Amino acid sequence: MKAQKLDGKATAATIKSELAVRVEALKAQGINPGLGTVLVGDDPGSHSYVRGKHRDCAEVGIASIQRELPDTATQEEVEAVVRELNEDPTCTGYIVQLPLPRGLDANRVLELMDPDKDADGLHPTNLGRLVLGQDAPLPCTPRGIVELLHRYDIPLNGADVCVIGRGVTVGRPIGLLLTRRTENATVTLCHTGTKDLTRHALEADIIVAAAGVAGLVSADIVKPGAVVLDVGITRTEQGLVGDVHPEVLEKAAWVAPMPGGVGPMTRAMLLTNVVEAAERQLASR
Ligand SMILES: Nc1nc2c(c(=O)[nH]1)N[C@@H](CN(C=O)c1ccc(C(=O)N[C@@H](CCC(=O)O)C(=O)O)cc1)CN2
Repeated sequence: MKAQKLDGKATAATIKSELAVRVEALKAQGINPGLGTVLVGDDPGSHSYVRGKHRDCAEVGIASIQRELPDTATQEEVEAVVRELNEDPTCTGYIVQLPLPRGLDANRVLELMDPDKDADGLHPTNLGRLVLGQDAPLPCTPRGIVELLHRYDIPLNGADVCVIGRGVTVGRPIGLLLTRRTENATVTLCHTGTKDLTRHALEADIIVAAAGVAGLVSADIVKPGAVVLDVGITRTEQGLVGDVHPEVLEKAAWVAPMPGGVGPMTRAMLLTNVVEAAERQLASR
């Protein structure tokens, strides 16, 4: 079997053209959506992701607000930028690029954000709203995964999903999205303390690999015909490597590859969160 591709790049392009129409409509009614980014330090991956986010904004007509601080920035300096963006009327929503350099407290920074401007859905209030089933901006990668599965008509109702990785941007929130009544999947969250990853993965209809361990998901832990989404990225001297071993393409029915699968969807969902925040602004006028 040669797996079919869950093409996040193509799907994100479609979503961006849909968003461009909504941005035009907002502008016609006097609302100019703007995305802010707070980037601290010089991690090359983070710089590249933030550049990508602003390229996307330009494509759909969203204004860009960029704040950069050196890796010597103090907690107070980062928090001052967050306070400034909370007050900036041109900033509809913003993100703090993670991870922050060592020594900075990301949770304190996230907590200081105005939850209504949280374009990443990572503010504790918004994660709490997600737990309670209330309306809130959703974390971008989990939202991107669910959107990609829906757009390819991958059945979720009753599906067994094995999530590998318990990080706050993917592993933990994806379970909350997939177990909503609208998705209705059963989710097992595996992590470094899991005794028998093979057993859980082999039982799964869908595997979300978000551990950040290159090649962790080998073909022998994938059920024939499963759907596998590669979310992990490891930077090596040979280039970027995902969590899913290429041999999985021979076993799975569908694969969201890295690159070109979940990553572009993450970016498209960030834009979606900003557009939705602007639409809420319009509705509350
Ligand atoms: N504040 C946040 N920080 C981080 C998030 C996040 O959602 N919010 N997620 C990741 C990084 N990330 C976005 O910020 C991100 C990662 C990867 C991609 C992507 O498009 N990847 C490409 C491959 C990489 C490349 O070409 O350089 C792909 O999969 O095709 C987009 C966004 C951690 N931090």
